[in-house]
Amino acid sequence: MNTVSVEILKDLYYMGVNDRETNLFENMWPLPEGVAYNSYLITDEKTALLDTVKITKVDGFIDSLKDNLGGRNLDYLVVHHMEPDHSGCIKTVRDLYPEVTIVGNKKTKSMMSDYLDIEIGNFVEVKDGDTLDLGNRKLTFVNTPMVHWPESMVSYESTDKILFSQDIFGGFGALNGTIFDDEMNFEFFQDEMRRYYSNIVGKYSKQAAKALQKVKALDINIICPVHGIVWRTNPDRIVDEYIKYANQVNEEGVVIAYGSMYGNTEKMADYLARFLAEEGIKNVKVFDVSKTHVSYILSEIWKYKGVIIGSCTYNNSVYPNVNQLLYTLKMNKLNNHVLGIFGSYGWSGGAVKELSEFASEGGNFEVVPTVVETKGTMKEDDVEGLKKMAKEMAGLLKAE
Ligand SMILES: Cc1cc2nc3c(=O)[nH]c(=O)nc-3n(C[C@H](O)[C@H](O)[C@H](O)COP(=O)(O)O)c2cc1C
Repeated sequence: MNTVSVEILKDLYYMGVNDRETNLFENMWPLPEGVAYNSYLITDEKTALLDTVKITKVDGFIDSLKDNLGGRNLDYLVVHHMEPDHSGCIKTVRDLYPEVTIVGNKKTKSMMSDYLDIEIGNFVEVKDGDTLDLGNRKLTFVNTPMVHWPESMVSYESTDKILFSQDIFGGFGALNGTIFDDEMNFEFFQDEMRRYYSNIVGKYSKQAAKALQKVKALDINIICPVHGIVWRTNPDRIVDEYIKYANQVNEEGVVIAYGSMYGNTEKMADYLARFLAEEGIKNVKVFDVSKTHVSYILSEIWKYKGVIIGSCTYNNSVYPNVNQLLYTLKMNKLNNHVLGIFGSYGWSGGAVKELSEFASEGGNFEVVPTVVETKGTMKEDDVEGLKKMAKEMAGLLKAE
């Protein structure tokens, strides 16, 4: 069995699959805890399947779909999002139920031709605010463009007040028996949820904030996302958490991320961490960029207000793995943070110069005035400089 099927309410089924084989989501993001792809089925006067799953899980998924339909035909297939982890089985479903009417918006339709290369057949094109009547239940569609694809939309079922939210409110992590929010520890999922948001949706936070405003205005009893758990007891909790992420609302604490080959820069990071602790900063996390995947570092940066980046000089430049972090921060539009920089060099330097360029190119963050750049190993002056940096960082964090 690779499809877990659970009746959420009468005639509404959760049909999710756990993926523990894929090492890298989007072939980039490590999945040590796996990931779930969720699909939902409504068996009303009309039957409607809401999204599908990744093609690698098609067999169990189709078995479960047939079981839950109990011999009935499938009337509608609603496509909220065309990313292949949710649209992967559209072709198979269409082959099995050739009369099915696919429901999507204008962009969904053209993407379906582009990605699936199929004759689309019966298709209902919906606009923002349009409703699909299934009998007892009615779905109203709300466009959520660029959260995180152009065609992304959600639907709201008004009878039972259910939001089918596609990727919004999703998270990494397979569902280990727990499907609903009241069956699990929030903290257990929180880190993987924030890592999912910051890396997958982070760049589109402005659009996400807009979409969340629309969602917040709805009266919601249950949220059914396409990854992660179903929120039936405290949906506000995940809405508020996502609003925090979208606005980069963070807490007091500092992430120090450094790149070091022979330990000089690493030593500076450790001294800084100690000085920050002496300044009363209780949450200090230090990461070696060569060891920890950038997705985890970004996720921690999303959580804490302070970020300090250190790099040794490598071929006149910043260390390549630090460069990857800078690229990631630029792409995801680091916002509402306090930034510090430091580094080391052996002869003509280069790393701190590039870090300074990153800081001055700007973003909506404050920069700690003191910058420490050591030649080789740290000297007395450098230690004093790091102390000053820590004091300034703590002052800026506590001034909030
Ligand atoms: C492969 C390599 C390339 C380097 N390239 C430069 C360089 O282009 N410019 C420079 O000033 N120092 C360069 N250095 C010197 C290092 O930046 C310097 O030794 C620094 O203190 C190393 O920090 P770490 O101990 O944290 O790795 C290089 C060192 C190595 C090993």
